Amino acid sequence: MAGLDDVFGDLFASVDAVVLFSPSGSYYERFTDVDDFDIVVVGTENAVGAETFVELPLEFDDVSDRVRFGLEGALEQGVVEDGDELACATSVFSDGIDTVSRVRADAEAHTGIYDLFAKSRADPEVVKSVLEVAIELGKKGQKGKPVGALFVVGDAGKVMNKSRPLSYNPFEKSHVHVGDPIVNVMLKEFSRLDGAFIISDAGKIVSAYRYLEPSAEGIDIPKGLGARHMAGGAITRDTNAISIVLSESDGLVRAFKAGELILEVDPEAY
Ligand SMILES: Nc1ncnc2c1ncn2[C@@H]1O[C@H](COP(=O)(O)OP(=O)(O)OP(=O)(O)O)[C@@H](O)[C@H]1O
Ligand SMILES: [Mn+2]
Repeated sequence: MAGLDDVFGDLFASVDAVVLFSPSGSYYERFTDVDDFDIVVVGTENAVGAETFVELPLEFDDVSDRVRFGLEGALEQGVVEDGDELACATSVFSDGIDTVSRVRADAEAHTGIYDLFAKSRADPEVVKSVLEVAIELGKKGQKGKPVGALFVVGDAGKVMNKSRPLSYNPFEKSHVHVGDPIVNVMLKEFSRLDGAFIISDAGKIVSAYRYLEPSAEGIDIPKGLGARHMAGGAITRDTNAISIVLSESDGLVRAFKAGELILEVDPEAY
C-alpha cells in the first residue's frame, strides 16, 4: 500500500510558497528554517511577527473567501506572483491549522475583494467597521425582526449630489464616526428608517435617510432583490463610493464596488 506522502504528497510538492492563515506562534516556528519556498502569513493581525504579512479585514468564515482575499492581497503586494503554486494552510474545523489546499495564484481570477478594503477611497478601518455593523445588524435584527440597511461609504460629496433627503438628517450638525460604540447603537436604531446612510472616507456619518438617485442602467443584482440593492450597486458606479447592503428579505450582507457585487456574506456564519 502506498504511504500517505504518495497519495497526498502532490498537494504540497514543489510549491513556490506556503500561505499560513492565522498560524499560532509554535506553528509558524516550524517554518523558520525553510528556504526552498516562501512563507506568507495572512490574518487579521500579524501575531507571529512574520516578515511577509497580508492583513485580512475580518476572519472570513467561508474558507474560499478567506483564501481568495489572502491571495488577492498577496498578489497585490507582490509577495506571490501570477502562476505561483501555493499551499494554503488554514483552519476549518478547529482553532488550529487543520487543512491544506493547493491553489495556483491567478491574477485573472481577481474578484476585487481585497481592493474593497485596501484600495477603496474610504479608510480600510471604516469599511471594516461598517461591514461589522451590517453583519451584527443582520444577526440580531431590530427587536428580533429582520431589518435591511444600506451604507454608502466614501466619496460622500458626490454621493450627496446624487441623492436627496427623505426626511430631516439626524446627523446634520453632529461629528460622529463609525467604529465608536455609541454610533453603532445609533446606526442600528436608525436602520429601521428608510433610505441610505452616507459615510465619508474618514468615517464621519454625513447623513441618514438619503434616497439615492444613481443611473441604474446596466447594473446586475441577484434575482429576488429590489430597489435597495439596485441603488446600492448603481451608486458605486456613478461615484467612487463602495456600498454595504443588508437585505431584509434574504438576510445576507453584500458589498458593491464600481457597480459590481464583490462580496456576499451570511451574518449567521459570524
Ligand atoms: N434609491 C434608494 N435609495 C435609498 N434607499 C432605498 C432606495 N430604494 C429603496 N430603498 C430602501 O430599501 C427598502 C427596501 O426596498 P426593496 O424591497 O425594493 O429593496 P430590496 O433590494 O429588495 O432589499 P431587501 O432585500 O432588503 O428587501 C425601501 O423601503 C427603502 O428604505
Ligand atoms: Mn425587497
